[in-house]
Amino acid sequence: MAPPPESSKTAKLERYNSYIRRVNSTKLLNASSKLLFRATLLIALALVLFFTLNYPPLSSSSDHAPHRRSFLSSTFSSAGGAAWEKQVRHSSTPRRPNGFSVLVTGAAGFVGSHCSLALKKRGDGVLGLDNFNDYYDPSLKRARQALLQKHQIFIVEGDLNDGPLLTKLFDVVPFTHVLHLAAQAGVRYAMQNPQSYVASNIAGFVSLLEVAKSANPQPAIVWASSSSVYGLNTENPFSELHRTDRPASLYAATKKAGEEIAHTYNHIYGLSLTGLRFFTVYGPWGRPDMAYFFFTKDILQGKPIDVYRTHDQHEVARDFTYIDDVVRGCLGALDTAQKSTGSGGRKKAPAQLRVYNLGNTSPVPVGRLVGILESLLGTKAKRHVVTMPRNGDVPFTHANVTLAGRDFGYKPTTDLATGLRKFVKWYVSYYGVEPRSKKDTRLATAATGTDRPEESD
Ligand SMILES: O=C(O)[C@H]1O[C@H](OP(=O)(O)OP(=O)(O)OC[C@H]2O[C@@H](n3ccc(=O)[nH]c3=O)[C@H](O)[C@@H]2O)[C@H](O)[C@@H](O)[C@@H]1O
Repeated sequence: MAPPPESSKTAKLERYNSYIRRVNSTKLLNASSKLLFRATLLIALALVLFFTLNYPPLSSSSDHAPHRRSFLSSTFSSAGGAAWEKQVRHSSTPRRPNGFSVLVTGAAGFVGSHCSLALKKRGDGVLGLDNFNDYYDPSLKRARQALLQKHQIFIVEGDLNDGPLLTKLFDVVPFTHVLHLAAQAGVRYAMQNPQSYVASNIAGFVSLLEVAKSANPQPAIVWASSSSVYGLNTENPFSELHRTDRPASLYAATKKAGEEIAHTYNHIYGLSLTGLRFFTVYGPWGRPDMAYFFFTKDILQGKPIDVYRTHDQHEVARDFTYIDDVVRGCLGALDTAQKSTGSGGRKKAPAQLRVYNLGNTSPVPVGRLVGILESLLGTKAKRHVVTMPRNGDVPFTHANVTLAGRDFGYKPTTDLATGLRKFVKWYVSYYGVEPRSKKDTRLATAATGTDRPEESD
């Protein structure tokens, strides 16, 4: 057989070589895409590790099942990052000359949300901090948050005991003031969950003060103490000069501890500190764990309510204080707070240390409160009068507010009937309560009232 011509041999060789080249390039392509995939995986892992170490999921102090967020949301959207910092800065920038830049802790809470709105309205910058725990229905806190959001107030979701988060906030914003309202509230719940009071009201407060004392500039701090610190005091009305070393509940003891801790940080570090003793604050957007709030709910649902009497069969009374009066008191305290004197953890001169009562100056028996609610709701309450259980309650509170009046013009202006009318108006509108019958005209009027439901007026 004749050998194949030279040209056909060359062509075969050429085809073979091109085949080998194709195979090699495919292998190369596979190898490089594998390499690329591994590199991407490695970078992603490194990023996750980086964010986790820098911004750990925001811890929660309370062990009564606080609201917890997913790993992803806490790592990537809540703290850190350019967009987050922009929101933080924007929210805390004042819009009036010499305006304040205020960090409001507990901003999704009752008093916190009202104060945040009032500060923003007059042109101060406000940044909120709240852990959205579930001590009471968190959906109410979310609704308050949405309201604040509408007014350009951003709430950072985090806990007081998260030191790195607090440090980060003070790194981003040179706060002039802190309005510290985050706390574990409620007198009677302290017997069920004592640790949550220690975690929020003591450890959380110290955590905040530690960061504030190291900040440069140091902010002036106004914070919520409580009328409950008067405990077993029998002198009347309660004055800031009276004894407060006999608390009747663990709640009161943690608030009293807060006042002593404030003294220490003022003494060592030159922090300007003002404690406000609130007297049973009530009103629209209030706390569902408080008596006036759950009495309203139970009366409307036809359920019985416990009305306490003292052990010697006297009526229990409170100096119920309307929210707008308390907000004015908080702003007055902020306006008259002097600057802290230290910087970077060092005291340079003595600093201001104050404590004030913020009450209404006219105690009302709980039975009378129920009577006002009955008339506003057009429904009789099923009263169950019982002797006050031994739960940390005190029989009576009554504020002397001379000091707050003298120093920042505090003067309560809302009596209980007027304040409760505004509360009921908000309540029926917020919860969409229908009047039970055509006879419930008062309730119907309240529900269709013209006042905006979202803000107290
Ligand atoms: O002034 C304060 O410092 C405190 O005021 C309130 O505490 P309290 O005055 O006990 O308010 P409520 O729990 O709303 O109780 C109001 C009144 O209703 C009474 N009450 C409560 C519950 C109940 O079932 N029946 C009843 O008659 C209480 O004894 C009290 O006299 C707040 O809940 C505390 O967080 C706050 O610190």
